[in-house]
Amino acid sequence: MFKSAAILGSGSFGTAIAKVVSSNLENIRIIGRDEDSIASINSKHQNPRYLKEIVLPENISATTDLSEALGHPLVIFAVPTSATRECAEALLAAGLAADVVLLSCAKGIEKDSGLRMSEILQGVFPENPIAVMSGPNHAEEMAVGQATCAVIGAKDSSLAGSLQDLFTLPYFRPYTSNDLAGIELGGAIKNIYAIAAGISHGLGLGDNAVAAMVTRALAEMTRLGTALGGQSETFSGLSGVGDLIVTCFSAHSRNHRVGLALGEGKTLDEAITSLGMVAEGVPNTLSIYEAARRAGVRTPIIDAVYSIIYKNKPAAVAMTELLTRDTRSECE
Ligand SMILES: NC(=O)C1=CN([C@@H]2O[C@H](COP(=O)(O)OP(=O)(O)OC[C@H]3O[C@@H](n4cnc5c(N)ncnc54)[C@H](O)[C@@H]3O)[C@@H](O)[C@H]2O)C=CC1
Ligand SMILES: O=C(CO)COP(=O)(O)O
Repeated sequence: MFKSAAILGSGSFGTAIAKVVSSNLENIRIIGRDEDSIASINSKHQNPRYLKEIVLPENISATTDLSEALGHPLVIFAVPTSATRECAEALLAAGLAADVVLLSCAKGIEKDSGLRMSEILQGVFPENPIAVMSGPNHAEEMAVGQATCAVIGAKDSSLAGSLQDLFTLPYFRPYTSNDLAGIELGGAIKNIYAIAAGISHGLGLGDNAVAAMVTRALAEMTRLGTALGGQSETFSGLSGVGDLIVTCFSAHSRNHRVGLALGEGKTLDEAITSLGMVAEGVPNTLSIYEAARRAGVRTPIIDAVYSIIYKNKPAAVAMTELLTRDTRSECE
């Protein structure tokens, strides 16, 4: 079905996704905003800022001109959550056709509105087919062909199947689902727990503590995610527990790295500045904390991370308070 695609975002994930789909497409156009990166992708086939070591195949080229997305049957959104609406509205103004498939890969919900990325895209493009993809998918590993799985969500099963065909490779195994809400919420909420795991590691807590936190995080993610419209089994899948595990334990995780720095006593500004990339868990902590309050769902781990990031509570104090709350039954 797809012969070419435009990818919005020339960061880590845009670059990695371009490399992955380059095996199954005739040409891929990365659309970024950093002139130097775009020039280097075109002349040297390498992105000088993200995944610098990766040599990109010749069928990948890049531009800063968003209107160049218009000629492709598929547009993949690999920009941060905060940029999705702005990019979608710019595409609308440029005149994107109503039959172009839009695939969102961002892991977050919109600040204030609490909307998921697919809801934003559907609001801007009511006629276009919309899909999402998520899972344990660190760009650094995908770009070098290390094996993983993902889940592709679309209401229309034939669209999900077409995207599954596009992404199927010996090292990349996509599953399909019709639960867009569950897929997107798992990917957004787990970022906060990756920060919590990093904080725990930074504070010097042991393996038992981190395993316990991640287990309770899954219960909390499922409780909140189902209240916000996801199906409970999706949180036990690749975009739920799969992504939770990888980001809570992988050194690649930017969210984990921010948490580690906070646990070691650095300020949030220091943690973000030294990272130099997007850590969606920081804005997500606020947007998801607010969504949980609106939904009336109990979220003690999210609340603890919120108090550290947004209320300047010392990490050690927040973690002690988390452990010394009133006790309860495991399955409440
Ligand atoms: N890096 C990873 O392993 C994965 C990332 N994701 C998700 O993909 C999204 C993008 O993340 P990364 O590529 O990793 O971030 P990154 O920090 O590596 O790159 C972000 C890119 O977005 C661009 N950008 C930022 N604001 C923009 C705007 N307003 N308009 C146009 N471009 C803008 C930046 O210039 C940069 O090129 C996030 O939601 C992330 O959660 C999903 C799966 C894996
Ligand atoms: O979502 C990811 C891997 O699946 C990337 O996680 P980080 O944003 O924490 O690096």
